[in-house]
Amino acid sequence: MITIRVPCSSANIGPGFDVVGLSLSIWLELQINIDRTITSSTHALNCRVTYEGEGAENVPLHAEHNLITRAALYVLKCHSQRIFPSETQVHIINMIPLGRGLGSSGAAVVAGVMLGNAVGELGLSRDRMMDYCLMIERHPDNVMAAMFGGFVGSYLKELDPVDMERKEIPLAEVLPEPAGGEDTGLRPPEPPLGIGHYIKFGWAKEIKAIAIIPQFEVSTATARSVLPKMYSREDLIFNLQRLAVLTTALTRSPPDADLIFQAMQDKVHQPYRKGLIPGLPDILASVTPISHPGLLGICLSGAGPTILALATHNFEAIAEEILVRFKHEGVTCDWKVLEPAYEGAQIVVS
Ligand SMILES: Nc1ncnc2c1ncn2[C@@H]1O[C@H](COP(=O)(O)OP(=O)(O)OP(=O)(O)O)[C@@H](O)[C@H]1O
Ligand SMILES: N[C@@H](CCO)C(=O)O
Repeated sequence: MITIRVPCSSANIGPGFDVVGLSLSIWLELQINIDRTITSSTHALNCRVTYEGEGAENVPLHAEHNLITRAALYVLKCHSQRIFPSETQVHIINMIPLGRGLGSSGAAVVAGVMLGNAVGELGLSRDRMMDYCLMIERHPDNVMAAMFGGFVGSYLKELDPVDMERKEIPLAEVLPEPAGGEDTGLRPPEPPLGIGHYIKFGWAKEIKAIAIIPQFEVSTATARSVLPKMYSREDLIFNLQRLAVLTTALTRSPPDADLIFQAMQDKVHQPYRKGLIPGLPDILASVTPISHPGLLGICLSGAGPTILALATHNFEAIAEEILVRFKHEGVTCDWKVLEPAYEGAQIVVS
């Protein structure tokens, strides 16, 4: 059996829009068996998918439609393998809530690319697998944190015009749906080499992440559609100044709450997303290190609606305050205290 485990992630951490991500301790797991005794599978593309956990009611189980198997098939097709080996059995155990700002799609893409690499016996390095991930999820923050683990900063390389053309291919050509589609025999566009680069920052071990997870979804596509195309110089400088301080402030023990709280302010995405998340400005402004000792900083997790509060202690009181404020808006939530998932995505063959 092959087991692949990929952590959830929180992107942005305030000012680092599309730049930083923190992998956290909620996991997507794939349990994979290849049953070679079944030489002609009755399942689409030779792949039988079963599923439990978050999203079980809605996530498609057909290999042509499921994001994980579509990502795997993209990798396989780029290596002239048009279907899974018969019969590939993939059991998905997903504990990451979907569409909540905890990187469920990033984890699914990383897991899918690792699945393709494993069943196709392709021997791709993690860096090369990341190129495939970035062809599918075009912002690096979640997939980099999910793959490499911990608190990660990343950028996309400026590619030469030929490679740029290869990267700017419509997503539908990279991941056609249904993935089996009409088989033209053509290979999908292969990723250029080294699309993204990353660095792992340190993390002060006493800092935990409280995730307050509303029981409604905001799709990343919707949350990106409300953002402006242009920003003022003042707003960009505001974020750059804070991000430069934040990446080191979060490594220092003991953490400086005043410094971190200010360094987690943002003018690039959170103000524009308030219409999608009831109570957001009130929550971000009124839960502070002064009102709640132990709190270091607070932000929207990824594209939302989850709120991420970084803290050293007093977790329950901090979460309770945010739960009450959401409740005033008619929103109910779950909450969890999470640890960084330093090791990132893992694969075990047993
Ligand atoms: N385990 C999974 N299996 C199949 N598809 C999944 C899985 N997890 C996520 N997805 C797909 O990804 C979509 C959610 O992606 P979306 O980018 O909108 O939110 P997110 O990744 O949870 O949040 P964010 O990107 O803000 O951190 C789901 O609706 C589903 O289509
Ligand atoms: N940086 C991305 C993360 C969500 O996937 C965003 O905020 O839109």
